[in-house]
Amino acid sequence: MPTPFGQVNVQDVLDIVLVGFLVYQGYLLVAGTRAVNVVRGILVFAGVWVAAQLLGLTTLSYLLGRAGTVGIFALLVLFQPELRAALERVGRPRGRDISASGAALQDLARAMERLAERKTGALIAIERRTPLGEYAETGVNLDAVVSVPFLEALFARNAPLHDGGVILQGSRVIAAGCLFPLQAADGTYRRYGTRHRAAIGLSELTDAVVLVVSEERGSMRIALGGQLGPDLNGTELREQLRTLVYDHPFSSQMPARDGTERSPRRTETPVDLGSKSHEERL
Ligand SMILES: Nc1ncnc2c1ncn2[C@@H]1O[C@H](COP(=O)(O)OP(=O)(O)OP(=O)(O)O)[C@@H](O)[C@H]1O
Repeated sequence: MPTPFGQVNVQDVLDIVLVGFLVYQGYLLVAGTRAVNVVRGILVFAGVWVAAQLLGLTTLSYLLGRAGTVGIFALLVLFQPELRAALERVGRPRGRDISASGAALQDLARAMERLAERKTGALIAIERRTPLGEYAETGVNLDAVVSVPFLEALFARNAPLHDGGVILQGSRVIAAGCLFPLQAADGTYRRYGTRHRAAIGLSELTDAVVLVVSEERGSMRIALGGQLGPDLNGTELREQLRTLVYDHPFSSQMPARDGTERSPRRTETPVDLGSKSHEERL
């Protein structure tokens, strides 16, 4: 077919569609992880480099070109965990179910309430797009259906696996006693203990929804996208779980009162909750 760019044939169209698809898949792989900011940085860097070349700024484009080569190796080292997770996701068997059933979410919320009532500390990460395999490996592998008694038993004070975090995949508990990455104790979250900082840390590096029950206060909170949400009551917890795990499994933002998503903000301003629009789903 003749166009202003010359002849365009079926291969050209297929080529463009495939490149578009790969770029989109690449975006999905990094979305919700800290790598997304790095990708933005790389795009700015590449933009300046192209501009320097077009404007004939020889020294600047030479320096940026050299820095880019070194930078690629630095990125491979720095983002080794993310690259591993991305490749794991590409190679993951298609049929795997990461969506939690309404019953599992209901049990999870009830278990959280019971743990909070008894002031039993708990840390639970729900896997979404980013595989949590590397964190599961730091604990004990399990394969059990999510249930109230099982989660209560895992976190009971003298239970062998009560220390560390539990990882959920869909409606199953896949690991317990796991070590999550700690958020640096600076700025906003300085005053929090390690359980809460482990929740924030994991949510910063992955798109997991991380639930925390405080042993000290008996409160329930959710960490998502590197932010710690406010104390939640049972209804609010169910609403958040429903929105984040059931309705919008890829969202990286805390839901707002009307069920829409907030723009990401690194604060711990309480998130308004209370939408009942999906109540019947659980
Ligand atoms: N990196 C980590 N990964 C997973 N779990 C962790 C990690 N660090 C600490 N924990 C869990 O947190 C517990 C210690 O919680 P700590 O009292 O320091 O935190 P906190 O945020 O003040 O929580 P709480 O309000 O429940 O006291 C440990 O016993 C362990 O179970």
